[in-house]
Amino acid sequence: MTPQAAASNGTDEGGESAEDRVRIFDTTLRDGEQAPGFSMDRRAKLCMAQALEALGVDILEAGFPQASPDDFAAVDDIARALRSTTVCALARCQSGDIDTAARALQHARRSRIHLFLSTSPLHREHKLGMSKNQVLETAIASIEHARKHCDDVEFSAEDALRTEPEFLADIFSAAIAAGASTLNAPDTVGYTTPAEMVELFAYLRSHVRDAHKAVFSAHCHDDLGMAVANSLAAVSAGARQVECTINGIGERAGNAALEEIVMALKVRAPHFGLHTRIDTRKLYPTSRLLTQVTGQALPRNKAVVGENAFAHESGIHQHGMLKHRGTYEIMRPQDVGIAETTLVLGKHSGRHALRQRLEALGHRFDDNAMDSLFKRFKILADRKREIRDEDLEALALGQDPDATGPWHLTQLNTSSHLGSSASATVKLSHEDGRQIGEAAIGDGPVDAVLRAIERATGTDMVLTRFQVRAMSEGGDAQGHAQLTARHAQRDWNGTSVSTDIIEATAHAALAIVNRIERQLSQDPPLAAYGQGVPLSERRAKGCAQQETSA
Ligand SMILES: CC(=O)SCCNC(=O)CCNC(=O)[C@H](O)C(C)(C)COP(=O)(O)OP(=O)(O)OC[C@H]1O[C@@H](n2cnc3c(N)ncnc32)[C@H](O)[C@@H]1OP(=O)(O)O
Ligand SMILES: CC(C)C(=O)C(=O)O
Repeated sequence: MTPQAAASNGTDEGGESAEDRVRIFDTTLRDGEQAPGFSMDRRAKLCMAQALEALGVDILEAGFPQASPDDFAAVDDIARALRSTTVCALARCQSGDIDTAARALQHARRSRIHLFLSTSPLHREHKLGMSKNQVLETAIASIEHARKHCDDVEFSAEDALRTEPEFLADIFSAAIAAGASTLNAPDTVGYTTPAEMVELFAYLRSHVRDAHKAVFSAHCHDDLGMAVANSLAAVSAGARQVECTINGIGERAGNAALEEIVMALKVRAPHFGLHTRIDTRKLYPTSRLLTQVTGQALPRNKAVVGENAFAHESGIHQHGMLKHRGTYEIMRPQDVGIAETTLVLGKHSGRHALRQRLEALGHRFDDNAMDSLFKRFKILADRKREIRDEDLEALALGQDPDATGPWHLTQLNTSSHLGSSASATVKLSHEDGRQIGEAAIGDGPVDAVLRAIERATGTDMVLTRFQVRAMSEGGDAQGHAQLTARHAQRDWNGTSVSTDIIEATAHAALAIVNRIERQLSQDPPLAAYGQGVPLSERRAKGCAQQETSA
């Protein structure tokens, strides 16, 4: 059954009401590919075409065969490969284009020739140099010619939204009489508003002769960011085909995004009362495939399929999501083929989300420990754009109570110069109120920091093991420093984590000093070993020490 017949008897091929079904005409491989940076080779096009068929598009515009031998071959490949989707080829209103399109489509199980001709005064006068009458006659002759090759012919009035509505109605009436079964009104330059779209489609449906014999279609560009809104406006005024592309790729600012139209119709089904045949769970994989074959990444905030479409970072939203996902999500990620919502931990996150993720990783903290961990989490999150699970593991690890106090690092500066020794300055505060600053030089910044800490705390240590490893990926990964030092004939361990490995090392060294000092306060016999270098002696050694009282 041709779409024309289907449209006229009110049913479609699946037995559903044709009145309620919006046909999805995908033009990713034609209008989408026309955009700079989105060229695809034959293999990529075939792969995309198969994915689009699996997605459930009704009509797939495979290319413009007259454009180049490769475009012809790509349409031919796709025509041979697809099983149920109508394969469409674009052609100008010229017999050469039409014959080439027909040849490229000859092996298709279902095919459509898509003819276009500009109808607006601007295009008629300046681009084509044709009168209204010449445009009308050229369109009729071309549709009749195309019908000799193919039952299914679509006619597009290029720049329809800047065309006189009366002329548009005349040319569409003539197109139906000549055998076109789909009439497309493209907003070629993305100039229209939704209200104008509604007005035009309502006008066409009541002024085009035998309008019921054709399916009306919208093809919207996104120059003013209204392509999807305009497409939806068109369907609300009776259009039953929308032309769109995956990820909204296309000329200039792009075409209407298929995934956005389809999900708007699904999520707002009670509002529109319409449906499509798209398997929405394949939207995300298809979108990803397109980014892979074109090498063009999506913005994170792209609607429906962007990385942030189902990701929440802010604490208030995460808290709401943990209570009820409907608070901040209007569709389920699984419905578009995304595995799960992600609660991304970052500087805007709160305790609820942090606790939930830590628990999922097997770490439980009481409220006090959680408060302290949360403070460290915020400090880390200010430095890192995103906190990954590895970072959380590292944070949880750094939560070792042995590592806290009585000494705290309040300031750390290091400098190193190629070919000469490095220097470090530390400022430490002690829980007894002392604030001590020290500087030292060493063989590299790590050595200089350790010496400065030794001097400031008066604790001599012999480093026996020093290991730093990255806890996560990327330039802002956290470094996990593990130190073992010999003091008073015992080995003492300290670990710490920071995005700055020198800082991680300083904290790990201080954790050792703290353990030693706490141990000494409980274990008098060891105290004899723990006096370190007396202050006077340290001054005599020429250390740059500043001591201030609290
Ligand atoms: C709105 C759209 O997206 S329309 C589709 C746009 N896509 C493309 O243009 C991509 C593929 N195009 C091409 O590869 C080339 O433009 C070709 C092979 C089709 C034509 O190349 P050329 O013959 O060198 O013509 P060129 O592109 O320079 O100019 C377009 C010609 O088509 C004519 N033309 C434009 N639209 C139509 C139409 N719908 N029907 C008939 N003729 C048309 C123009 O008047 C011009 O004719 P002229 O050569 O007699 O002056
Ligand atoms: C060929 C037509 C449908 C087109 O791409 C446009 O007008 O934007």
